[in-house]
This record gives sequence, C-alpha cells and structure tokens, in this order.
Amino acid sequence: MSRTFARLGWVRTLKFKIVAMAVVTGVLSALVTTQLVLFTTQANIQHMLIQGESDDVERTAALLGSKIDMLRDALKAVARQAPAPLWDDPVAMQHYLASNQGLNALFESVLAARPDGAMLARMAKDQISTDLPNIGDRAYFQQALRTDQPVLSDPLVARVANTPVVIIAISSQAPDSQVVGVMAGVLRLQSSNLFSEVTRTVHTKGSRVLIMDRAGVLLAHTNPAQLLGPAAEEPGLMDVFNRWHAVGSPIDTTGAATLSQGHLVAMAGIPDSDWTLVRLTPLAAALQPVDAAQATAWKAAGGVGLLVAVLAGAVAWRLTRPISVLRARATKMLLEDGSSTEGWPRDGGEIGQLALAFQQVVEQRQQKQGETQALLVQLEAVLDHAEVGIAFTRNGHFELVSRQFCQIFQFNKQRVIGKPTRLMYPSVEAYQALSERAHPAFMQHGAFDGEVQLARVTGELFWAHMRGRAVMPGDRSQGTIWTVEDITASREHRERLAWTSSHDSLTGLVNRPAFEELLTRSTERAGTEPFCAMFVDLDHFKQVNDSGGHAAGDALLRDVAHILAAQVRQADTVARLGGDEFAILLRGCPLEQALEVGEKLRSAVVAYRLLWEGQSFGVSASIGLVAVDASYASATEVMRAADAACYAAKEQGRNAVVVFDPQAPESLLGVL
Ligand SMILES: Nc1nc2c(ncn2[C@@H]2O[C@H](COP(=O)(O)OP(=O)(O)OP(=O)(O)O)[C@@H](O)[C@H]2O)c(=O)[nH]1
Repeated sequence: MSRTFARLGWVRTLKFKIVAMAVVTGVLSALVTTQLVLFTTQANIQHMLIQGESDDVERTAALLGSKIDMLRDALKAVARQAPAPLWDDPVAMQHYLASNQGLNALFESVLAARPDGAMLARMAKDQISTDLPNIGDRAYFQQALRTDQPVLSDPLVARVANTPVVIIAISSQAPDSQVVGVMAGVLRLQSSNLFSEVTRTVHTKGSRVLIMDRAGVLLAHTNPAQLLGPAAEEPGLMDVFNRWHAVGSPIDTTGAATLSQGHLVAMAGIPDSDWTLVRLTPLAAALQPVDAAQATAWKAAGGVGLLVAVLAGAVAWRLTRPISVLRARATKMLLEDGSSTEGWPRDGGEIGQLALAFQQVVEQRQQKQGETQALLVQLEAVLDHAEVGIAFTRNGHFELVSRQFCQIFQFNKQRVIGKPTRLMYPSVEAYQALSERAHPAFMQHGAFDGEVQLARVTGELFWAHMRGRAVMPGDRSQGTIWTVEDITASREHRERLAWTSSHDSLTGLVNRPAFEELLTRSTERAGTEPFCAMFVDLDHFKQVNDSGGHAAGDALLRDVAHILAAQVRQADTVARLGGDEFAILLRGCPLEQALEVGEKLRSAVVAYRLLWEGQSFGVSASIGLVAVDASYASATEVMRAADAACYAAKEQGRNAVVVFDPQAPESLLGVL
C-alpha cells in the first residue's frame, strides 16, 4: 500500500498540479465558451428558423394566389371574347371551347351554360363531352350570374367525375349587360396543377403541406387521401387551428409560424381566395439543422479543447521544469556533505532565487556545523574535567555524557549516546518513581535535587546525589542537564552515625534517648492510640559480674536483649536504658494482653541460663507495667509510673510483674 503511494508520489508534486490545472483549464475554457456561444445563438437560430418558415409559406401562398389570378384572368378573357350568338348555338360553342387550347390545358374541364343552367357544351381534356347536366342549382353558378367577376367555388364533388374539385365561374354578358351565360373551368383537386407542386415539394423530411378553406376542409394535402377531410384532425395542427377558427378563420396573407404540439406550424392566407396554406414540420426535423450545428460545434469544441489542453500542458510542463530540477537538487543537498554550486536551476524568476537561497542555506549550514563542532569539543573538554558526572538528556535519551558520568555507571561513552535514560535505574518502577518525584520539582523550581538509588551497567546498586535543571526553564523539551555524584560511601557513614546515636552498642537495642523520644511521641498520641509501657530490671545481675566477670555480664545482657526482643511483635520496641535496665513499648496493646506479654518475658528470662567458662548463671526480671492513655501528660510521667511499678515488683520479692495503679500509686496492685 505504502509502496503504491510512494510510486504515485509524483501526483502530489507542484509540477503535476500546475500541468493538470493548465490542461483542465484549457478543456474547460473550450467547453464553457462553446456552451455560452451555443446558448446565446440557439434562440437566434430558432427565431430565424421560425421567421424563415413563415416567409417561405407566405411566398408560396402569394405564388398560389397569383396562379389563381392567372386562371381567373384566362377564363375571364375567353368568356368575354365569346360572341353573344354562341350562347344560342351549342355546336358553335363546342367549337369555340375546343379552339381555346390554352384554357383546356389549364383546367380539367371547361363548360358553358345558359342562365337557366342548361349546359351548352363541355370540353374535358380536349374531348367534347356529351354528358351535359344542368348546373342551375350550383351555388357557384348562381353566384356567377349575380356578378361580372370570376367566382371561386367551395370544394365540391364533381357530378360527372365524382372527384373533389373547385370551380372558377364567370358570367358572359351581351352588350346590353344582359347575362347570356356562364363559363366555368373545373380544377380537380387531386391532380390539379394548381396545388400539386406545392404539396409535393417537401422541404424538410416529415413535413406536410396542406391547403384548407375557412371551414377547415382540406383542399390540398401532401397525402391526397386526406382531401376534403377536416384540417382540425391533422396531427400537430389542432391547437393552432382551434385558435385560428376561434377568431373567425381570417385569411391573413402575411405568413406566421409558431411552435405547437411538437410541430413548427406555418400559415399564410392565399390572396384573393378563402384558402389558407399550412406547412407542418415535426419539431425534431425542424430543429435538425440546429442540432446538427450544435453537434458540429461540440465536436469542434472537443477538438479545440484537446488542442488547447495539449498546448497548455506542454507549456506548463516546460515552464515548471525548473521546479523539478530544484526539487531534485534540494533532495541531493540533504545527502551531501560539501557545498556544490552545480545542478541548481538557472532561472531569472522565483525558482532561481529559491535555488540561490538554498545554496546560501547550505553554506550557512556548513559554517554553523563547523562552529558547533568546535563548541562541542570545548564543551566535552569542560565536561570531562568535571568532578561530578554530567549528562545532557532530551526526550528521555542521552545526548551528551561526561567521562566521569560514564565512569560512575560504567557506560561506554560512544554507545550510550542516543540510548534511553532508563538505563540509569535498577527497574522500570524505579525510573517511573523518579519521574513522578522530579516532575513536580521541575514544575515548581525548574530543577530537581535529591538522593536516588541508581544502578551501574553491571546491575550493582548505588546511591547518587542527582541534580537536574532544564536548559530552558519551563520547557524540558529543550533538554535537561543532569549532574550525578556517587554518595554511597558518605550515605552509609551517615546512616552508621545515625544508628549509633540511637542504639545501644552492646545489645543493638534502641538506647535511652531514642526510647524517650519515641515514648514522648507515643504519649502525645495516647488519647487516640493508647499503649502499654514496661520497665524491666534484672534481679541480682551484679552477682554475674562479680562471679563471671564483666564479660560474662555483657554476654548475659546481650542474650537477655535477644530474649526480650523475641517475645514481642515487630511493631513493638525493646530498648536498653542502661546497666541491667530495659524498657518495652507495646503499641496498641490492651492491659490484659500486656500482662500476658510481661509474664512471658519474666518466664523466658528466668528460664534462661548463661554458660560461661564452666559456670552457669541465671537471672530473673522485675517488671513494672503501665497502661498509658490521655491521662499521662509526658514521657517522664510514664517512666516514673513504670519505674514505680518495677520498684514495687522488687519490693515484693523480685521475679514479678506489677501493674501501676494510677488511683493508688502507693499500694500498687496487680502483682503476678
Ligand atoms: N557487665 C556489665 N555490668 C554493668 C554494666 N552496666 C552496669 N553494670 C553493673 O550492673 C550492676 C547493676 O547494679 P544493681 O542493679 O544495683 O545490681 P543487682 O544485683 O541487679 O541488684 P538488684 O537490682 O537490686 O537485684 C552494677 O554492678 C553495675 O556495675 C555493663 O554495661 N556491663
């Protein structure tokens, strides 16, 4: 895992980040620019599309209008030129119609009828027709009779051909303005060249063209099967149609286009007619050019973005090369000893300044190292001449030690540097105990001064006087200076002196001053911790001295001391007050129990025999016992009471234990 991170370390480099940023910025700027351009142009393109569509439909409608005009004019010319007698002569009329080739080419059929509706003649595609029905009931015929202008019929189904048609009709008048007949041209919607060009020409895939009248009847449609059907049902037209129909189906020759029901719907009224041209284009097809333009734009943006990214990346790579050189050279700088001016990047900008700064740092570091080295040599010389052991420690490790320090601990100077200071202590517990002692001292006084038991490398324990002082007061992280002095000998001497001053040299028991001190302290606490005290005086000891000599007396005193000490608890104290007098302090012992102890002592002493140079010596003990409580004001009082009880024991014949009665000190009771 860590190796993977190490391998991907270059990802975190400044160079990579700058190059990546340049690449991303290049791509993003290309994409954002494209998006902005498309966003602002899309609405314009759409508006232009709608405008173009409405203009186109308007132009087409105008064309259709002029075409209808042309048909009207043609029919009007033929009708007006027909001489009046023709209207009474069917054969002549037939000839007249047949002779007008142009008219026959324009219309599906051309007919002439008298004012009563009787058809005189009919030409259908250059053929004279014999089928001549009466058209007197036709609305367009009636309308034509009433005006001298051409009339355009509503769509209707031709009686003869049974197909949807529209008819242009015009009346013919005699010089006296009498209507002599009506001439009509039939235009078959299905095959008429009137609309076919318009409806068949599909500009956009999926678009439909239709022509409808005011009632919404389809006169022309891209699909001829829809003819005469309702325009309202045309997919995509319903909403627009309903709105148009609701305002009275105006024939507005100005083109208009709108987006509705997923279609681009363009409408324009055909001039001089009741008809409207409609073109429906599915939105997807209508906007296809916009989409195509967008796709092209995105592709171009992608290409430009890629190019910009590559260029930006390459430039950033080139520009950040000094950073890589600086990094590599700075890394090498940490490993080498001497200073070298080679390999640093030559750059006029910040990198060059950084490189120069690094070189200066290297030079300064070398200079400082030299100075530090010299200082260290001086320091070591000073340390090595000091009488006490000196060590400089930091974070629990040795950083500097003096010769004397190593001698005390028997450390190897070279090896101990960097090792934990715990090596000075006999155990982990001792190390922790010293830490707990030293910490508050450092906090309070900024220094530690105390006697500590330490251990040499060999494991040998010794007592040391340790002094520690933080290099920076209040901040031990900067290191601590320790001095260590081996005080084992002086401490033992001191302890020996202390023991001698408080113990009897013959028996090793506590001596009188020490016992009196103990008795004083115990009497002061007797109110809460009552105890018993005994005064023991050997009987006829003088005889031992006299018979066996002073040495025998000494031997007996030593043995008796051991016997007394063996009969009491560890917490109790047996003291020799002097001569053959002993005292015992029984801590926390009730009187009854103390009496038992006294009896045990008496029995043990009387049972003991000293064999000395062929002789046997024995003694007994007179014991005075006193139960000490708050009523005793001082140790002297206690001693006096015990002494009095002992005296009473002597008086009563020796080898006895007498309890001091504070109520009747004269007539002591409790003799055993
Ligand atoms: N061997 C020896 N004798 C000592 C020492 N100190 C005192 N004595 C002697 O101990 C004796 C104590 O005297 P006493 O207590 O009067 O003699 P005792 O024979 O025990 O008399 P009672 O107490 O009345 O029974 C004296 O003879 C002292 O010289 C000592 O350190 N060593």
